[in-house]
Amino acid sequence: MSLELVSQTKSFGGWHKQYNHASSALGVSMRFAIFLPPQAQSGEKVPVLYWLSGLTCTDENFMQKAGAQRIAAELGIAIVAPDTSPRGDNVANDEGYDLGQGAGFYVNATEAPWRDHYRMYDYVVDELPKLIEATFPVSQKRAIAGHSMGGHGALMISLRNPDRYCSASAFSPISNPSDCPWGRKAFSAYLGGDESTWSQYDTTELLRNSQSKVPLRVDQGLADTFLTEQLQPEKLLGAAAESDCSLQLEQHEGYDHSYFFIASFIEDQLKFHHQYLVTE
Ligand SMILES: N[C@@H](CCC(=O)N[C@@H](CSC=O)C(=O)NCC(=O)O)C(=O)O
Repeated sequence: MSLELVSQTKSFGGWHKQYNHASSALGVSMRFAIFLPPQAQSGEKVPVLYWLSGLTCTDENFMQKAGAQRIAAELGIAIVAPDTSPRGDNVANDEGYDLGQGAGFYVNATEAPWRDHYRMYDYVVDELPKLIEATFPVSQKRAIAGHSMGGHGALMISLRNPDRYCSASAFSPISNPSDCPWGRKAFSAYLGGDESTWSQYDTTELLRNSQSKVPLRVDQGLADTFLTEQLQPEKLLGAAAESDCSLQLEQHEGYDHSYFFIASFIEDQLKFHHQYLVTE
């Protein structure tokens, strides 16, 4: 597995780096970013948080706007941010910002033309961690977090893989993609018209029937213009009440859907993950 270094920038005593690599899951070249805290330079294996971004994002939005590096450096946590879909001239796309390139929804597509490359679930769950753990001084203590489409992806992936993650969190997740416009558009295209196949990728559906012990935290701004139509965090609370899962929902008056909101509470989310990442 060969990696091409694209950039490296010192930050808070650690390093922000971007790499390209050939992805076998996706069949294209993918770029990801990693922040390695100062503790990683002494050979110590540090725990790692995977960050899944939202619609229209690349590996750069979170790394440039969330301001996570200072606290990640202090806590000794590496952060890995993949792109949000396969990309390229030979990769299927759509005119809308909410489907195709930049909008992979972290599922394995079964429908043409998407199924040729859109296998973001396999990429995030299997291929990327394998690559990261074989290349960088990181331990197998993993957490997963994300925003909006990526917040949904993080919760969904943790519920499907409770043995792989110590904790999971989301900012403003699309809680029930089978029942909102963004999710229905994407799932119809990627997974087809048989809605019974959607529940395997729908956090609310998974949560309702889950016995996962992975602690979950959600931060939601109450001035988010997508709150009622697309996000619907009350669905998560309802589903968690029917299950054995621990879900902490933090609601924040006046905050919107943007990275200004994420930057305001990323410290709280990283400290939430840290308590589980450092437990034996
Ligand atoms: N019209 C907007 C819609 C896209 C948007 O709001 N994207 C969010 C994620 S939304 C859910 O997944 C985002 O993170 N944008 C990038 C950013 O840096 O803020 C648009 O076209 O941007």
